[in-house]
Amino acid sequence: SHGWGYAATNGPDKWGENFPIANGPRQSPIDIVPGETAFDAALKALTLKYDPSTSIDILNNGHSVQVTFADDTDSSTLTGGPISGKYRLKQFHFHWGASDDKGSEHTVAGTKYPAELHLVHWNTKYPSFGDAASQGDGLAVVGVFLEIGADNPQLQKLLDAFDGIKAKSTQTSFANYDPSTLLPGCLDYWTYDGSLTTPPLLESVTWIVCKESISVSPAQMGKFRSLLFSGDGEAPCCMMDNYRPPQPLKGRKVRASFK
Ligand SMILES: NS(=O)(=O)c1ccc(C(=O)NCc2cccc(F)c2F)cc1
Ligand SMILES: [Zn+2]
Repeated sequence: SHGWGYAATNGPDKWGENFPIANGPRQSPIDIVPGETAFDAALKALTLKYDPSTSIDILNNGHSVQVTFADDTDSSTLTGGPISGKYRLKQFHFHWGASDDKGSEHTVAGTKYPAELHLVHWNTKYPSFGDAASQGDGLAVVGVFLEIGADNPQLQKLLDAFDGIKAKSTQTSFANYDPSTLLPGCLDYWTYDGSLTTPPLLESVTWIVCKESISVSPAQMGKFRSLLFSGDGEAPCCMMDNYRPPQPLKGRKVRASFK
């Protein structure tokens, strides 16, 4: 049977058939309405400490492009923010659109951005990512919006590696990459309890969405769209519109770390 994807035959509207949690109480992404968020003075600043030597490889997994990190030590961690304890960076990846008017998963008062970066961390109170992914406080994902503007040199380092990973299930080594160079200058954020935005859609994610975006040029967006969903030897299918639309809030509160 065909696995999940983003086409009409296997996309977000079909995921509930194999993953009933798709209609659960804390699904992601969501539309963030700033006027309906609550400032919480108890929220701490984000502390992201990333060691570039933990970056391993860059992978086209058929759903997105992902940079994977060594997570056998506390070298690259997230602390502070809305979470307690220490979470280790496992990977980061992106979601983007077929055109610059869509592509992000979270939206802000209905506004879609052309792309969204997800930095995925797991709670070290659990023995592994896989274990953490099934716990309500197991994962923390930092989301950063990409907005059309100037060329982003830090992003370009990633894009330059795309030629070797055009097809599904291809990867190349990608060492000494510091993901903190992709973070916005201001780390004000919104936070809420949610889920993975792709199957298995597990409701184990504390979402931390940055208010400030980073820039991406139209040409750089074109580079993302040159990747393929399809594997070598298959009919080429450009990787784009790999985003899940916003899901019902179902009574959840979204808190802001800023006034
Ligand atoms: N877009 S996102 O940031 O919400 C997101 C982050 C990670 C994953 C993931 O790791 N999937 C594979 C997976 C899922 C569960 C357990 C696993 F071990 C595992 F590898 C999926 C979506
Ligand atoms: Zn994601």
